Amino acid sequence: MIRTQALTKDFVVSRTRTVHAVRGISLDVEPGELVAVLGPNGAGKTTTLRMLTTLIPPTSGTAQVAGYDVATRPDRVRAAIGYVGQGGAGGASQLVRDELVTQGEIYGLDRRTARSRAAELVEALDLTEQADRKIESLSGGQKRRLDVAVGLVHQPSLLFLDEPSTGLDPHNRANLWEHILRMRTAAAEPMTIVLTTHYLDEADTFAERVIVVDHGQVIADATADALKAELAGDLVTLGVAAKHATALAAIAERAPGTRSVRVEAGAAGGARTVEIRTADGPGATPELLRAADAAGVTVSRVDVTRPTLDDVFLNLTGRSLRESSPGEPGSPGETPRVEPVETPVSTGPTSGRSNIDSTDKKEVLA
Ligand SMILES: Nc1ncnc2c1ncn2[C@@H]1O[C@H](COP(=O)(O)OP(=O)(O)OP(=O)(O)O)[C@@H](O)[C@H]1O
Repeated sequence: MIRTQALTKDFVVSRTRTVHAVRGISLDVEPGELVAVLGPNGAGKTTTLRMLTTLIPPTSGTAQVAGYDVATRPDRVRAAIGYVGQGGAGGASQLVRDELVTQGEIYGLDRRTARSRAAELVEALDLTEQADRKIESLSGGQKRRLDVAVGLVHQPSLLFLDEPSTGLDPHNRANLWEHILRMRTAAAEPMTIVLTTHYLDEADTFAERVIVVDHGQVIADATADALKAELAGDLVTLGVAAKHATALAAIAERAPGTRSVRVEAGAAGGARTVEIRTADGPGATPELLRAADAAGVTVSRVDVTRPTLDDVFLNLTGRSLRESSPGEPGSPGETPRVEPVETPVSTGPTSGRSNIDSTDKKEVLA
C-alpha cells in the first residue's frame, strides 16, 4: 500500500540554513496494516505524512502510495487516500452535515450520494446530535470525530491520521479510537491506517506495527511487543542489604537472559536495589531468587515491570520520548521550528481538513 525508497525532505530556510527534516526513509506498509509512527517533536513525522499525502513534494527518493507515485500521479494518490491533519476543524461557521456533503462533492460524489454518505458518517461517528450545528460549536472530541468523518467521506482504502487524539482527554481519546477501529473494519477490506502519535500507550495498544522515527530517520520498525522484547527487556528490581548488593549483582550477571545489571541506592538507608534488564522477567525471577538464597543473600523486595515503548526509545537514543510530549517544548529531540517556507503543492481531492480551506474548496469545485 505504501512503499518509499530513501525519501528525503529539506526545507531551505535561508541562504545559510537548510532543515533536513526527513533523511532517507524507506518503508513498506502492507494493505490492511495499522501502523503508528512514533518520535519526538521535530523528528520528521508530519513532514513524512505530508509527502505521502502529496501535500509537499519530496526533495529526493521515491514514494508509491496506493499504487501510484506521489510525484508523478498525485491526483490518483489523493483520490485513494484520506488525510486527517493536525490542524482540526477550528472556527468554521459551516454546519457539520453541510461540511461532509461539501467534502463528498469535492471527491466527485453527486449531491444525493454525498448526502447519504454524510448521513452514514454522522451516525457512525456519533455526531447525530451535532449534525445541524456549526462546526465552531463542537467540543474538541466532537471536532476530531468530524475530522475523521471528513477523512472517510470518499471511502478511502488508506487513511493517514496526524496526531488524531492530541489534546483530547482520556475519555475522548478512548471514544475516538473506538470509532476509528470500528470504521477500519466496516469496509469489505480492512482499511490501511498510518498514524502519528505522541501517546505511547496508544501506539502500544492499537498499532500492529510501530515505526520509530528520530532526526528524520527510521530507527526501529516492528510490532510493539517485538520492540519491547528485543530493544528493552523486562526490568526486575530486587531489594537487598548494602553488604549483599555486589554478590547479588554478580548472580544476576551470570543468569541466563540478563542484558544489564545496575546497583542503585535503595529507599531505606543501607539498602540497595539491583536492577536487572532481562529478556523474560517473570521467567527469570524464580531462578534469581533461588541462586540468591543458595548464596546466603536475602532478597527483601521483588518487582517485575514490563517495558514500555519509552524504554525502547530510551534504549535506542539515550533520551526519553516522554520528555518531548506535546506541550513540552525544548525537548532533546527538538530541532528549531521555523515558519513554513514552502507552499503545499496544488489543491485537489485530499480530505485533510487542516489542509484544504474554503479557498481551496472553491478552486476544486470550480
Ligand atoms: N515548512 C517548513 N519549513 C521549514 N522547516 C520545517 C517546515 N516544516 C517542518 N519543518 C522542520 O522540519 C523538522 C521536522 O518537522 P515535523 O513537523 O515533520 O516533525 P514532527 O515529527 O511531526 O514533530 P511534531 O511531533 O512536533 O509534530 C522540524 O525541525 C521542523 O521545524
